[in-house]
Amino acid sequence: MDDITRDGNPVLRSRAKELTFPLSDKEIEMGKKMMEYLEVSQDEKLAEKYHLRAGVGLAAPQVGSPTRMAAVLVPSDYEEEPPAFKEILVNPTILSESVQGAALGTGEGCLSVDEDIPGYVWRHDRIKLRWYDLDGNKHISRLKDYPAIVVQHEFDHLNGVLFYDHINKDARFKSPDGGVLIG
Ligand SMILES: O=CN(O)CCNC(=O)c1cccc(Cl)c1Cl
Ligand code: NI
Repeated sequence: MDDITRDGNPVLRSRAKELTFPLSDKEIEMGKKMMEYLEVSQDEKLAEKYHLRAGVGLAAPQVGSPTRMAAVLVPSDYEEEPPAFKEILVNPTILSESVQGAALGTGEGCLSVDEDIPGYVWRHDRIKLRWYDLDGNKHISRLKDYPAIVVQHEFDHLNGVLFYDHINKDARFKSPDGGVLIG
């Protein structure tokens, strides 16, 4: 992942295009490379060695491809446990979402946004997601809390939305009634 597209590049503000199956070798390679980036970025030694910012998700527009694909690698609370959610999502669709809101207590960051932007990014605490894997198999995933937040962050990238679009500039750390803070 030599270069990540930065805020200001129109590809980050446009609607990414659906992929058609079978995926090309290039598209499959891109998906695997995006997941590989996340794995390396979460390995302290390797991230240090390659000067990578850690990421728990990465969307194709961030690597310059305006297509509806994203890699998600959400670690569990304990590193010896398997990841909470690890998938390469193709043509994801949010089928339903909870009224209840959730936000990460630490706020959010984005590889495409260089500056830190403080504030809670209120999202849905639970989502039901339909997505396809690289082979074209259909999946339905019910996600909650951290994994749900990360998937919504990536889903936003496919629709030209960046995390700070959701921040209430007049009340950055206000909680809506019933919203839960994660982490
Ligand atoms: O779109 C993906 N990125 O920009 C990679 C860098 N950001 C993160 O890993 C990240 C950090 C905090 C909260 C969320 Cl939800 C995410 Cl996703
Ligand atoms: Ni991002």
